[in-house]
Amino acid sequence: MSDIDIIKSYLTSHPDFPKKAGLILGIVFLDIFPILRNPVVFETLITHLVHHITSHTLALSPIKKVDVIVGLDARGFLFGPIVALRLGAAFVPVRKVGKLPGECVSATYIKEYGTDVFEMQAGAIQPNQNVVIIDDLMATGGSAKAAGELVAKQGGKTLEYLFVIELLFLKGAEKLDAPVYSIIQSDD
Ligand SMILES: O=P(O)(O)OC[C@H]1O[C@H](OP(=O)(O)OP(=O)(O)O)[C@H](O)[C@@H]1O
Ligand SMILES: Nc1ncnc2[nH]cnc12
Repeated sequence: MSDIDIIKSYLTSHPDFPKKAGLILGIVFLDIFPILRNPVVFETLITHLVHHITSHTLALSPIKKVDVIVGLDARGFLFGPIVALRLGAAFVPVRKVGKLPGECVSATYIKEYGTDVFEMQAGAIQPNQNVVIIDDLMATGGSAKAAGELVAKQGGKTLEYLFVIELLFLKGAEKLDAPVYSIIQSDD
């Protein structure tokens, strides 16, 4: 079994969570937490993400180092800080509004099941720093797009968006201003 097949086999799928089917289709929720319950599989996932950045993201560009990993509230916090530590990069959180102290920059976004506001602490990213944005899943791409806007507002350069899962049918990647890499793609 490949690393990707192992990671995929630990995902679980939950129809009608957090919304039941109504006039519009219910959400099929893909749960990444079973991956974290198995340390070998969790390690496989982290190693895969780090290897992708060092062997693809950086290898294909003149840029030699990622300065900042940005992780999205809340499930991006499960992977982002570990990847940042392994790369010797900073970790910067994007949080839902009202959770971060001090001056913040903000961006409003629409996601698969509602709207929200994201914030990042002002000065957390320095102009021209190279950034990789990480989250567990991309659905509509609204959250990732807002995170990219916050990086851009601070003068950072987003090299790539990384996800464990991408819901391809929602075409989120089309909203984003940098390449997307996802370990697992779902078509339904
Ligand atoms: O591509 P989008 O349509 O924007 O949706 C993807 C986002 O939705 C989920 O987070 P959610 O907002 O449910 O928050 P949580 O991580 O706190 O559960 C997921 O973890 C992504 O961050
Ligand atoms: N279908 C889905 N499964 C898990 N997390 C999500 N976030 C947005 N859509 C999701």
